[in-house]
Amino acid sequence: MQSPNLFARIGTRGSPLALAQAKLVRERLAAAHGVGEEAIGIEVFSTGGDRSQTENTTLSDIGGKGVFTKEIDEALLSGRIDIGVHSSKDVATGLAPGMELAAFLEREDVRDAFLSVSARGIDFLPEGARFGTSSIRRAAQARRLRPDLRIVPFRGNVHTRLQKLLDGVADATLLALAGLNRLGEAHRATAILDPEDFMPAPAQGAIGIAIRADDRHFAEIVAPLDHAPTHAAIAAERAMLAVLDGSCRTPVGALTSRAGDLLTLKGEILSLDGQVSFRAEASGSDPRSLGQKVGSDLLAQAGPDWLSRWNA
Ligand SMILES: NCc1[nH]cc(CCC(=O)O)c1CC(=O)O
Repeated sequence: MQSPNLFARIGTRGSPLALAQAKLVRERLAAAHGVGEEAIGIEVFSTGGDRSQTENTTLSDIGGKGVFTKEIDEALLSGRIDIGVHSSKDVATGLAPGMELAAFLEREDVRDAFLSVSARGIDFLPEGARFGTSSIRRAAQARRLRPDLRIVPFRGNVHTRLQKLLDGVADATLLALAGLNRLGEAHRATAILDPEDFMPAPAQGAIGIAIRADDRHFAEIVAPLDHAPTHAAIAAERAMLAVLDGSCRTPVGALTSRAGDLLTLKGEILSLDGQVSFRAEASGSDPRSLGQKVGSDLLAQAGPDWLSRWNA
């Protein structure tokens, strides 16, 4: 049992990446408030996403709605923890009522890395090579360039996937460079993909800090950790995703850049086989309306029945 008079109680998943992220938040909180790290508890939760590792389910099959956060959200809302630490890209656009994403650490590298033991890039894979991914976005982006690739399911935490690659379960995979960096495994990347071609998942690379929406005390405690440019970019990308959220069977990519206060958001949706895709781009200073604009533009281009037509 954790002592009730801790400065703060953090909730996290138990994967090495999730723990590294929670420890980073603990370190930043301790430094910002001049308290010892031992005064900040870390409580580990197993989520549906951790338990459902059935190989032939994609993450969209098991339901994107908070599959990596639900148990942590519940602990937060019930007051068992004060702060939830998440990979922002795993947080559903529809937040649990009463929960707020209050702060984001400065974003890591947003790009995806290509990893293979046999090929130095996606173009060098042999005909019909096995491409390991359970992400519909990565599968669609890979098959756009290489329709011959065979997608094989690839679940598990980052180390599991690295080991599967060494074991020959697949010829290549894609992983977020942010996760590899945080785990000290970036040297495993064979190549780093151009984010204009392989647009990252919305909110990739940003650690998000959740609190109870009515908790003014913890809102003040986490405020010094917030990186405003990251916060704005994630708000724009999540607003775009919310517009597109009619289905989690939709591969979606996003890329934000910034010049002063002006954000530029590029967005993309793809058919599951990658053969049809639409892109939109806009600039603005209000992240939410920017995201909504790019999302609506994508929907308008794709047409009302695009989902049933291409992603059935
Ligand atoms: N549940 C998968 C997940 N969620 C966040 C990251 C990467 C880290 C990040 O985006 O901050 C990963 C692993 C991956 O995509 O390679």
